[in-house]
Amino acid sequence: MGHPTTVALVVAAGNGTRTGAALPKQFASLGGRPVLAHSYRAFASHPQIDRVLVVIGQGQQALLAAALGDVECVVGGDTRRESVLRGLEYLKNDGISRVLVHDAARPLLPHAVIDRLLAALDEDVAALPVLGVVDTILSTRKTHAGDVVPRAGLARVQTPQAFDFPTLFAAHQAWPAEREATDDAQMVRAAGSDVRLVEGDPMLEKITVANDFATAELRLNGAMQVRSAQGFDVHRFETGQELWLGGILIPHDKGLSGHSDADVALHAITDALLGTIAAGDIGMHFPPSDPKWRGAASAQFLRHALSLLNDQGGVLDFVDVTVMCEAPKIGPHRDAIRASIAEILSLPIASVSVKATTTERLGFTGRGEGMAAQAIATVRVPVPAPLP
Ligand SMILES: Nc1ccn([C@@H]2O[C@H](COP(=O)(O)OP(=O)(O)OP(=O)(O)O)[C@@H](O)[C@H]2O)c(=O)n1
Ligand SMILES: C[C@](O)(CO)[C@H](O)COP(=O)(O)O
Repeated sequence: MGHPTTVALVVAAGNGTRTGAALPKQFASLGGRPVLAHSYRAFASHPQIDRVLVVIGQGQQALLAAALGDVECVVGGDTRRESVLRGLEYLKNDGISRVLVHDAARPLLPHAVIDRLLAALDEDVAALPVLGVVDTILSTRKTHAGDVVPRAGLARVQTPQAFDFPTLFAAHQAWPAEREATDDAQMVRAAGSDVRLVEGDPMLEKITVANDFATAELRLNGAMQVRSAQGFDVHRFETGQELWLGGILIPHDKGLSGHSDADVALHAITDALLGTIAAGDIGMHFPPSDPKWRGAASAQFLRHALSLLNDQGGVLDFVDVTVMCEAPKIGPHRDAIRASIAEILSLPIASVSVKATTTERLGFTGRGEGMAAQAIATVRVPVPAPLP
């Protein structure tokens, strides 16, 4: 028998009314990526999760595509419970053994929580992560305090909640349509099954109101490491060649020669980006010996390096490049080059710096034989633990 098929069901069909923003919170930015991209990636990068299904709201397809590209999705309902049910119905004939239901609005999901839930499913048909209650808990009488509620024996419930698939599906089907349930575990308990508790994580707090974004940013930054890496490149001038620099064509009496379009600035930035994740250099990813890259536009090298960084959960914050040549003058083209690099890297233009210098007629650049560029990229990457 093969291993049990485990699916993550990420519910992202809400409107985020309590944030007060027009854009539903799951598509708003957290640390440079949509909230949903964080939640999705936590599952997609976990070795025991076979499939991730996202439940979105009616008309949210374009927002989903912008956040995650082409991923498996289904349209949800008016309440969280209905959205989960739509997801389960979509999956019901696929032979799924285990399902983890997760709020997209809990973006910072450590793999260790998924590990604990899956281990608990070996013992019980349902498991959920909880945090203890540390504050005094009161009942209230409108404007005044009521009795203190004993907090021993209380817990705060988080997601993901993990279930044997048939057990959860049966519980949803048995639940009266006119009654609401704020989570799935209570439905499974109502249907007669035990739900095992596992330790939750403060990183997993839900984004509910506008202020929660600032707290989540702080948590995320605490789990991210700032790194800088540099890149350097040189190309020879040759008459009859076009001069590509920073992704734009510069009028000049000669251009740079190389296997690709020889864009020395983009090559230096590509190497800087690869350096931030210790992923080798541009020659390793795009060997000059491969005819496929002859005359290639270097923007694709840079985009590839950025996608490798993003695949690791990294975020690019800033790029600084210095071009060295006697001619042409770079100043008149500086803003166009900055705009071009910003567009390739999906950065604001303020996050791209382009500088130029002569080398006082010294060396190969001083003699006009070639051009050099050096770049520094500053990124944030997840600390190896606890976030994936
Ligand atoms: N009809 C709904 C309502 C909620 N959710 C999802 O359930 C999770 C938890 O719900 P909540 O925090 O209440 O999100 P919203 O319903 O979007 O928020 P609000 O109540 O403020 O509108 C979120 O990831 C949300 O997108 C859903 O998939 N379908
Ligand atoms: C599912 C949940 O996140 C567990 O704490 C919570 O019940 C969702 O409640 P909401 O009212 O939909 O935010």
